[in-house]
Amino acid sequence: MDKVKAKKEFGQNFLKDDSVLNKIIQSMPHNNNHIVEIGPGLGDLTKNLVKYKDVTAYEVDTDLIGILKSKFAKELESKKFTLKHIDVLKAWDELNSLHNGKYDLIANLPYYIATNIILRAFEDDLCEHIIVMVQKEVAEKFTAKVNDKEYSSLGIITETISKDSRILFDVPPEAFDPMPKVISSILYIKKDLSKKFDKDFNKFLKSCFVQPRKKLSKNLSSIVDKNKISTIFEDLNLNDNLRPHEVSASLYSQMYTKVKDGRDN
Ligand SMILES: C[S@@+](CC[C@H](N)C(=O)[O-])C[C@H]1O[C@@H](n2cnc3c(N)ncnc32)[C@H](O)[C@@H]1O
Repeated sequence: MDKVKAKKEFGQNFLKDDSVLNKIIQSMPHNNNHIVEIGPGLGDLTKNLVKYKDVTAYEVDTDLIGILKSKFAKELESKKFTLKHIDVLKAWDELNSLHNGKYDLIANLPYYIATNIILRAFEDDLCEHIIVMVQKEVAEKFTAKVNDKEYSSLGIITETISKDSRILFDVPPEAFDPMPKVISSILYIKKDLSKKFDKDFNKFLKSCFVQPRKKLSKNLSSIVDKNKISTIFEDLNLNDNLRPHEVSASLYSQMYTKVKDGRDN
């Protein structure tokens, strides 16, 4: 085994359980998309991915780059594997997309930036599927539906821009070395590429949930005029006592359109 000390600051928990690795591979979509992996680490998932498809991986840790280069010398030479030594969030700032054609993101994500990475993947028009290992609570937020305890802006954004979103299965801490303190889940999202991620809609939703237990109309009053809120609630037949988690994703979209219309006029 490689003598590498896992670095906490890079969220390094290496996946060592072959049955989990196999289940991730089995969940790969059957299409011709390229694969992008974020954080190949010691290459255990990468090794399985390159058997099936061409892979581009983004790794920030300099110490791992040498190991990956020697492990995948043949695949790098044949261009089945491309390795980018960069912080993936910087790569996204510089390039807008992590690949120059349609791709699926498959990764065991560094948990400290997992939510941010998934939102960036939503913005990336060339990313079609997202199959990622994240903390269970994070996966629950992205897949939560109206009235669920975990329902928030993340679940609404996901529902708005995807055709399908599910937790595929949970993964216990023992599957990793070192073991994380939390249970993990594999999150599956199939984006609807005809829909665009709207950053302003995301900001609007965050304001709606700023105090999750308060009335939605109260939360909205920090960004929308009170009379306007009353008109919107009347138009959409909404009760003034509604709490943020009681409103469906499609109603939030309609509400946002009405708020925007008011501003454009
Ligand atoms: C949870 S580990 C997964 C490692 C490996 N894929 C596995 O399954 O065993 C997260 C990986 O992401 C890398 N990483 C952390 N922050 C990153 C960033 N900002 N950009 C790219 N890679 C990052 C870490 O160095 C580490 O290799």
